[in-house]
Amino acid sequence: MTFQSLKLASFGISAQWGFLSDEAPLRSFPSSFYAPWDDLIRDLPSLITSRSLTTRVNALPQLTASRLSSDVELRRAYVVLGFIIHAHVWGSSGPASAPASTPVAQIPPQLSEPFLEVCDKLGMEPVLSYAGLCLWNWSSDDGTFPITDGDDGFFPLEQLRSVASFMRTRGEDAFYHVPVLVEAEGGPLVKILLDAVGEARISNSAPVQAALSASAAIIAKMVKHLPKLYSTLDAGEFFHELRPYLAGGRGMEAKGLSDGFVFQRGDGSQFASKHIGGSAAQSSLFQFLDLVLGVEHEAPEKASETVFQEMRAYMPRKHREFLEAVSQLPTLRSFVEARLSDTGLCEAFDECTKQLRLWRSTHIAIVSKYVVRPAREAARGSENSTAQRTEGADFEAAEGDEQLKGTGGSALIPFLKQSRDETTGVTRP
Ligand code: HEM
Repeated sequence: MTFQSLKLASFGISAQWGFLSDEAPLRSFPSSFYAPWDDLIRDLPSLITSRSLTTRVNALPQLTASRLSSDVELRRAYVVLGFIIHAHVWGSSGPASAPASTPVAQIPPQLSEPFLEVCDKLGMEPVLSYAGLCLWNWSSDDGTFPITDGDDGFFPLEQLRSVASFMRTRGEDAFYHVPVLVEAEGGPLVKILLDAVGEARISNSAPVQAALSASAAIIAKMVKHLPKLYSTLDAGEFFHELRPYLAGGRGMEAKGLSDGFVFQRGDGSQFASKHIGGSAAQSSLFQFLDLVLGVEHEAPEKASETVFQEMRAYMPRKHREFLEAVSQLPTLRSFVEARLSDTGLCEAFDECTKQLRLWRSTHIAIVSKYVVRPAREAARGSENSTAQRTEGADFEAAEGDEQLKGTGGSALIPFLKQSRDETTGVTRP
């Protein structure tokens, strides 16, 4: 793969909005054939609350996905069916006041068949991942992308609505859309940094330095979006109410999913799948930055791959292929390391990695507020009382924060700290 052959559009990537693509998510299907899906996703939060989702799912007609004629329609189908499936598994039983205490493993053919077909076409695992929760799950009041003339940026958080949601609360929207703002802000980095790789190939230091400086300023703006979560999303709401819906079928034996999600096929057969739930660690933007800058992450002891490598399977195929292509290119770090006497170039590179490290530190504070502290409190609560608590779906808080497990089962806090600490600049003599 050569640098010149990396045409962003062919990977579904926008020069302006990056991995959000150039097409805004659809708010309904163009064909009324899919009206039953449109109707169900619109009613999902109230069906969960009234515990009447099962009745509506049972009444769904068996629709083929073969009439979805474009990528943007396939993405909507992935979002709509993914949300319905996760709601069906995690929100179909028990008291209406909390996420279901007993999950439903069996997914009926009217959901399974089209979802598996759509996942296959998009090259994704059959589980709701970051693309479905965030990248393809936003809409503006007028349903379009903003017209940009430079500094206007993306929509303000308050103007973004979810295409699909479990609870339809402001906090849930913010959880999906702060990442969207970060992706939109960081979108131009893809082209800026790939162009810089092109300049590096012909040993043009000045444009590489300019691109690194511009990128550092953009990453600094990405950092500024993160605290928007604090005023919009309550930690208890996230941890106890929203997070359980995001879990996949892997590591859920104790919850009653011994085979994970079990997809029932139209021919009477079954397909059991154990996959991790959605996480912003499935964002391609940050993996792109690491690859192009040359930030390397080591796999944990005894693991064959890093969390980042594992997360790639949960990205859309086109984005995964893009990252694979970028990983073949020479890194900007190697270009800078060959020019350590060029102070301006080294400082620009270091500023870029410094801002990325700052992003990671700021993100650790978020994870601490929304996962670590509620997990600690839940663990304390379960020690002190026999009352039923809704545990986080994808980790345990047994013996302190270092024991917390991330979505993929790795040690959560050590993983995040290691990723931050590996985000280093160049070493100058
Ligand atoms: C309440 C908000 C958030 C929570 C609870 C949260 C939680 C987590 C957790 C637990 C991980 C570790 C991997 C895993 O176990 O899934 C992680 C990683 C990650 N998250 Fe978040 N996150 C939040 C907000 C965000 C936002 C707004 C973004 C922006 C896109 C983001 C991007 C990432 C990235 C890129 C990683 C991979 C680690 C790294 O690159 O350093 N997260 N997050």
